[in-house]
Amino acid sequence: MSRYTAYDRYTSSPYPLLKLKPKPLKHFPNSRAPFLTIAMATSQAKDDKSSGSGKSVAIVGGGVSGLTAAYKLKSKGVKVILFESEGYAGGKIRSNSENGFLWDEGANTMTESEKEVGRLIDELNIRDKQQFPLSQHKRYIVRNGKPELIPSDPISLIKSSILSTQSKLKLLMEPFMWRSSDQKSSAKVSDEYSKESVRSFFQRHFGKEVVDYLIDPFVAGTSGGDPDSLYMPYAFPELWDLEKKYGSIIAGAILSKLKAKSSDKGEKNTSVKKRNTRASFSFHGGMQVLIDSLSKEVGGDNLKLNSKVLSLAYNYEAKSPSGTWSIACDTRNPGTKDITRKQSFDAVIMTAPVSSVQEMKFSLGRSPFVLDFLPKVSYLPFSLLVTAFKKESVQRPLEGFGVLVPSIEQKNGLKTLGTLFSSMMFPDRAPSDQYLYTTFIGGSRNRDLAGAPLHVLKEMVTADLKKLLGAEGEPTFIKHIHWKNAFPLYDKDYNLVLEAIGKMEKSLPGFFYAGNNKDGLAVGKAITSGSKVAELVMSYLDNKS
Ligand SMILES: Cc1cc2nc3c(=O)[nH]c(=O)nc-3n(C[C@H](O)[C@H](O)[C@H](O)COP(=O)(O)OP(=O)(O)OC[C@H]3O[C@@H](n4cnc5c(N)ncnc54)[C@H](O)[C@@H]3O)c2cc1C
Ligand SMILES: C=Cc1c2[nH]c(c1C)Cc1[nH]c(c(CCC(=O)O)c1C)Cc1[nH]c(c(C)c1CCC(=O)O)Cc1[nH]c(c(C)c1C=C)C2
Repeated sequence: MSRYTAYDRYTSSPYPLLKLKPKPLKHFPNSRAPFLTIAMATSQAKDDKSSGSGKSVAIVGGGVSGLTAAYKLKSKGVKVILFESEGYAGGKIRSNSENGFLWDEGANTMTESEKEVGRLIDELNIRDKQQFPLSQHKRYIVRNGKPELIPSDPISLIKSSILSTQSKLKLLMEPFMWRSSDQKSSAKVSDEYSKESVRSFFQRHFGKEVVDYLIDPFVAGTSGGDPDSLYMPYAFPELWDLEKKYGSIIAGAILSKLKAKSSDKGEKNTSVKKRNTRASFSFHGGMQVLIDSLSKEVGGDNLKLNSKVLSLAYNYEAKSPSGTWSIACDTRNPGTKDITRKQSFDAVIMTAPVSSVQEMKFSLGRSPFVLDFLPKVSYLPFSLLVTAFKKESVQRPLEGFGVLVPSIEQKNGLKTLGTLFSSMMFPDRAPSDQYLYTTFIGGSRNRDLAGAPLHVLKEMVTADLKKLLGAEGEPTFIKHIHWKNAFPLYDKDYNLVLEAIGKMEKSLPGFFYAGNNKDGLAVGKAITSGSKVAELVMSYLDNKS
């Protein structure tokens, strides 16, 4: 999760109190102004071959953000070459199948909270492949060792045993305790320029129990982070702003939702059918469908797999106003070594993680461009264990999306962060006599456990699934996926990383950065980032000629 993911977080939140209408971010100190203002390409993008003709752009990183940028630019007639260090495209999106099981090894679902996502799905013609999880709103949080359904409205919150009566009262009273104009109130709105941890902010408004049983599992399940490491202006920018505006975040959320509804009504002539943009979905065939479809559009010849970018040089003549980029990469394809060095590009879009960028060499004219100002980013490691059990071996199966384990429940011996009920969501992803689960281990809570050997992880997962669902015996099927650097942690000083990215973009002509190290973790955010950077590059190319 991040400051950026936050706006789709609220719209897609299973927590009734956190649902907000998306709005543009204002805490973007480094994004170029046009990033927020440039009009998006419409669905005619595919046919518009006019403006980019004759120009070429290199894209580094073949995750969903890089693929989206490549697809958008190609649609505009720009020549694109995408360099991907691995032997496959997709980055953190990858599906796999075996023995009648189909599972995702990275992102399992996505939402359509950003309009660019819906547009892309339509442009790629994969709307009919969307697969919505069954009972997706049934999500569970562990309390006293047992999964409890997360309440989805205020009435079920009152009835639920997820919180004590005192915490429920605190939630209900929050709008009255936190009036911004109420000078006498003991509640203090945070200082606009300070940073506050997620724990401290929610604890001020709702108390410790809400943080322990709602906020902590929520941030773990959407970012792998924890309420002490994440900071409000980045993790929940809308709530951070709401507090300034309204005092109460509950009242603020309700009021801004009402405002958004009335402005939606005012929007006439919307040809796009209203969709539930909060609903999570995948595709028949897994998230890979999105990647395969993008890759096909970008074209095999333009996609350079096994091509790790090592250095980038911006070359220019003193007399000429516009220079070009050349890129050197380590290609593992015999016979094609350094082929790309000879090729020059008008612009570069970087979507590789900051940690990879720090390994690359940059030069500007004849001088090296040293990246010593780029801070080290902290990445969260994860292991995912995909397991299956015979249905008769699972004593208390639960329908729905999955279960999250709050940190505080570790005292009850639970070691995993959460489990997705993969075949409950998508029954066609497992043989009909088995349940398929995807369990997450590691994150900021248990960095060391993420790297544990398979036999240790298997023991942990089977023990937790036994406690939570009554899954008995050995799994019939098991797959282990280890992500050493699954997510960047948007921690207290992440603004320094963003500022440094901004500095690179400002100092290096035609250099643009996009992807989840800048614009948020959710797949929809990465798509939006790729799509918007393509628009920025288009206007750069138009001005360059
Ligand atoms: C386990 C897991 C579960 C997730 N679950 C969800 C979910 O359910 N819903 C959701 O919305 N999001 C989820 N996410 C997040 C989401 O998948 C990612 O944030 C998003 O896919 C990132 O896309 P990206 O293009 O920005 O980056 P990446 O996918 O990381 O792509 C960057 C690419 O750059 C390449 N690269 C690196 N160095 C170089 C180099 N030197 N030269 C060339 N290429 C290079 C990498 O190989 C990689 O392919 C999950 C992520 C993980 C890891
Ligand atoms: C337990 C760990 C994790 C689980 N999924 C992820 C982790 C780290 C990764 C992840 N899942 C989502 C996102 C996108 C976040 C966003 O900003 O939209 C990421 C990076 C999707 C997601 N997962 C959960 C929620 C509430 C969301 C937001 C979208 C939606 O509402 O569908 C909750 C959740 N995550 C996991 C489980 C088991 C779980 C709930 C029961 C696993």
